[in-house]
Amino acid sequence: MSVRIEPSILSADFVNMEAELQRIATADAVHVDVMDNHFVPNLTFGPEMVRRVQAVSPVPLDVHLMITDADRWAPGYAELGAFSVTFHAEATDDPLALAARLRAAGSRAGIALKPGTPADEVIAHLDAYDQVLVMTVEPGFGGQGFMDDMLGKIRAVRAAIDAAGTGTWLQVDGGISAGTIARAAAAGADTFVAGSSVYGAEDPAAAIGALRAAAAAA
Ligand SMILES: O=C(CO)[C@@H](O)[C@H](O)COP(=O)(O)O
Ligand SMILES: [Fe+2]
Repeated sequence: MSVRIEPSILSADFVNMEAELQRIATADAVHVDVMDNHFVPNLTFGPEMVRRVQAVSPVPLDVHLMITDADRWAPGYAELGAFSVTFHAEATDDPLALAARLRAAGSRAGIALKPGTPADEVIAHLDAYDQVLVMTVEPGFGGQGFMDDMLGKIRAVRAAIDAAGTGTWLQVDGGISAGTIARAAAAGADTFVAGSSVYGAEDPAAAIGALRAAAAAA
């Protein structure tokens, strides 16, 4: 199974973003956390910042929208050139229609599940999604501990993807480090977001390499 490592710029220095992006040039994508202070109790940035990140990033953009009004805003991130746009299942009444709009706008379509949200609805419609994001922390902040009780959900989504044969990527986000990534990989995740463990390292490229090796060995 191929492994993708996607550092989160939530843990980067926001006023030196262009240089911070260069530090993770060996990653598969950069994970861009958009927070609106409504869906989560934290605030980051919106489309204009993401447009600038898109313009200077050496790697593709994986946008994670933690916003209430996903139907209104998500397609705009696809239109500005993001490789992948993930909205939360809890933030739209019509996830299938929104995923279709993202694909039509040229990006991969992702759906995210908060820890308390079951995977059943997503599992029933896997062909609609290019990526399923199983949150392994409560969304809102970097630097939290990995929730081992999400491993069962990861396993269930992995089994469903394999059974459906859709090739949907299974992403995990929250608390991913050299100490936890093997457990997530063994449960079936193939796409790993890591914020504090990459940007908190002295050498982010080495941290990316260590994460990649640990996931591949799991
Ligand atoms: O979406 C989120 C938090 O809500 C993440 O993408 C965090 O940025 C992950 O940070 P670490 O847990 O890896 O420090
Ligand atoms: Fe995220």
